[in-house]
Amino acid sequence: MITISNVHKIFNKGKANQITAVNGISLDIADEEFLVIVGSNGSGKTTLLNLIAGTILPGEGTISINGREVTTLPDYKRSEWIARVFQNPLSGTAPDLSILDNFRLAALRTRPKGLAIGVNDAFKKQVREKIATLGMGLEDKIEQPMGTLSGGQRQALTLLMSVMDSCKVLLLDEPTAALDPRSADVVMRTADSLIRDFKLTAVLITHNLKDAFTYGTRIIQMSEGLIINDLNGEKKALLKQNDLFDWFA
Ligand SMILES: Nc1ncnc2c1ncn2[C@@H]1O[C@H](COP(=O)(O)OP(=O)(O)OP(=O)(O)O)[C@@H](O)[C@H]1O
Repeated sequence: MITISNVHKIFNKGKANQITAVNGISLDIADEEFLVIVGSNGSGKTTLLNLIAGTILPGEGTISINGREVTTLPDYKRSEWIARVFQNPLSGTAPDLSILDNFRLAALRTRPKGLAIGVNDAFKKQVREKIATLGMGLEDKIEQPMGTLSGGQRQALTLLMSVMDSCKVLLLDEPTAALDPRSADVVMRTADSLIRDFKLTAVLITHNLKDAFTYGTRIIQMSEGLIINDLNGEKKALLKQNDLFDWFA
């Protein structure tokens, strides 16, 4: 469970260019909930995700994850629970390293310092099997540098790497924005099945209203740093794609 209580974030406080990006948001995100966030440019979506991740800290309010208050805990100390996939497929991986080495690095992410993970046959087999589940044929290319893959292939692998450790919360910040429609579709379907299989709590920011309609168990709309619509469960299921377009009218 993620509990956000009366959180504010003001940038450039006291200056002429002061901006209130998040204006007193309270939000409970239940375990295994898949929350979709929509909203126009500048409405505060990424700021809210950054606050959950700990990349930025709130000026007011509190944030708890699994009952532990993390309000002032920096992002690297939250990485035990939180994984994140960004818009740019280049940001989640090391391009010069092989797929296998990228998985090794990812596996080390949440291990105690000094604990090595050897690239032995068992690890290779485990990585191959995981990659095979993507159905992209990448399991035969694990010695290939990550940088030689397409954006869609890299995003799918980034997703897989992010859920292979103990992470329980997956934050997706427009993960398909840089992809062609076919690759975007593969990445979204991959994300959806990983979220279900690994029983993750997930937050997706998207400008794609078809994805917002198709995926997730709850949808919120943000405007000017506030939540102005919030539908979960049955109400989300009853939502029509045109209703979503109306939110932006
Ligand atoms: N580090 C920062 N310094 C100053 N202003 C910022 C900073 N980060 C965000 N902002 C401002 O806060 C507001 C909310 O930005 P945010 O990126 O959260 O919006 P968003 O809803 O994610 O937008 P988009 O859909 O365009 O990605 C914007 O006005 C933005 O310019």
